[in-house]
Amino acid sequence: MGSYSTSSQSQQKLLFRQLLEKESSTYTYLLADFSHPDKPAVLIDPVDKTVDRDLSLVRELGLKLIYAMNTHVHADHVTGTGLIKGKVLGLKSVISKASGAKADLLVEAGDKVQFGDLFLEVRATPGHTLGCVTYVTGTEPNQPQPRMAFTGDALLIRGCGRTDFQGGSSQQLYKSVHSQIFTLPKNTLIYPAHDYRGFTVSTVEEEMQYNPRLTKDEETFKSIMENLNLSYPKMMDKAVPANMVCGLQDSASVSS
Ligand SMILES: N[C@@H](CCC(=O)N[C@@H](CSS)C(=O)NCC(=O)O)C(=O)O
Ligand SMILES: [Fe+2]
Repeated sequence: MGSYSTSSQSQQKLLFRQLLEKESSTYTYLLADFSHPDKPAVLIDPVDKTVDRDLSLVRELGLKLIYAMNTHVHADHVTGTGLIKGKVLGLKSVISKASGAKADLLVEAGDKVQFGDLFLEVRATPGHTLGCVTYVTGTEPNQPQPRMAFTGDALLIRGCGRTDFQGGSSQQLYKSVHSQIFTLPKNTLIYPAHDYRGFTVSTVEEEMQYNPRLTKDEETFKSIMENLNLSYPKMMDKAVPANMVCGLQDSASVSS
């Protein structure tokens, strides 16, 4: 799994781990400000099945988990956000306002989710779903390390999210990726919510050059998306309603 730390001054601050949930090929990301006395941390796209693994890593590393965030209302797995809320006192769930889902913090384009001295900037990237957002690490003056974009299912490595349900639109997705992701610095690292072939990370430059869907003109892109012929995710009927309430549809105790 991808993780890094380098010796450069600002890089030392960010602790980063990429975690895999094998059944749904979902990536969960852990980020923390390791230089801050509290070591505040966030989890992006946690899965219910791997909550215990993720929280034991958080404990081992001495982090204070403050946010559990989703890039969108997932259709293929149940989010771990609600379970984590029940286990970590004071933690807040985060999702976009446009998703229509419940959470403690409903974010919009331009918002910043702060953890210690670091933050994630929210970019609206609808098209796979209406409420998809991409979270991008903030910049520091003269920072040597690349930015990181957590693209959810908007942009996958050499692919992109399907657009045939949950308010999906290939026209909107094409615009989102070109205006909100491909305009980031070329060395920005792309970390998607899924990979089905074992890839872990890409860059804006690589995807602008080699993405077999998004390098095409808009009409060709639309036609590719109309002809994917993918079957519906196996867990869709359970996952979508549950994820509208932080994965806790069947629980009476917690509502967001
Ligand atoms: N077979 C899997 C679902 C696979 C799938 O549909 N993946 C989604 C992302 S999860 S909403 C997707 O957008 N895929 C795009 C692609 O090109 O593969 C299952 O049954 O769960
Ligand atoms: Fe999705």
